[in-house]
Amino acid sequence: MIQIENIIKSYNKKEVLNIPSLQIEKGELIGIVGNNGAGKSTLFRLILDLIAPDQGVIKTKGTPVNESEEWKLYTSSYLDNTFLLGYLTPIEYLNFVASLSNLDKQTINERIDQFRAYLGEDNLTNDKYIRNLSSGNQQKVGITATMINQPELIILDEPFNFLDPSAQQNTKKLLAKIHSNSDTTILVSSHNLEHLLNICTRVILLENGIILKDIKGDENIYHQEIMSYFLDESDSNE
Ligand SMILES: Nc1ncnc2c1ncn2[C@@H]1O[C@H](COP(=O)(O)OP(=O)(O)OP(=O)(O)O)[C@@H](O)[C@H]1O
Repeated sequence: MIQIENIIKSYNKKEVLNIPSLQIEKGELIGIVGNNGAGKSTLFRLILDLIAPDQGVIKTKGTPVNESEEWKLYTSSYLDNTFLLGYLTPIEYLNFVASLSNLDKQTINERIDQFRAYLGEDNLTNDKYIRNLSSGNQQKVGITATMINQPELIILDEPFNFLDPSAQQNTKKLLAKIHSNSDTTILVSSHNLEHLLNICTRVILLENGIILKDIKGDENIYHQEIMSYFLDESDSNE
């Protein structure tokens, strides 16, 4: 689904990402972890052609993302609340996003209904604009918007941020459900290791722009390899 070849990205002459090679297969649910400044968001921004690499190429389905608009038809992402339109209500925004896929009105309503419980009825009343919602509720709208068109590729940066504990659990269940019911490829970055290690089929550990670990396995293996890395890191800082 995604091929990354010889990517280097620098800011102010400092290299913040250096990935010689990374292949992401269709249907993988990948957790990207790493300390602050590791390069997680930079990687997502490069995949989404929001920024350009200094060198290298990122392809989705074999086509460089900077040479075609095709990937936009099957990719959805939510990196932060700048992806939202604050002057719309959540319903208006979700209708707008769904309309980009030319879905008919009935299908759009059915799709939105599937997320009613997740969003919470309070967020679906007509008088609430997205700009007036709490950060957590904005986050839920953004996450829902990535799923409403049932894309082939979903990219989420820190989806558990701002969410209360119930919403975090619900988000985790939503991701696991989409993964088990479809071939959707999902990339999720998070500092919440427990949530990620619980649901991912593969975990990539980035540090200082470099992939230190790339593990396919189960929760036990992730716990040994990933948790122990961060525990060792924090010990070395004491
Ligand atoms: N627009 C920019 N200008 C200059 N430096 C940048 C810019 N964007 C990112 N960086 C730098 O690139 C590095 C990687 O940042 P990035 O946001 O990708 O990390 P991250 O892993 O997402 O971090 P966090 O967990 O804190 O969100 C950091 O050193 C950051 O300061």
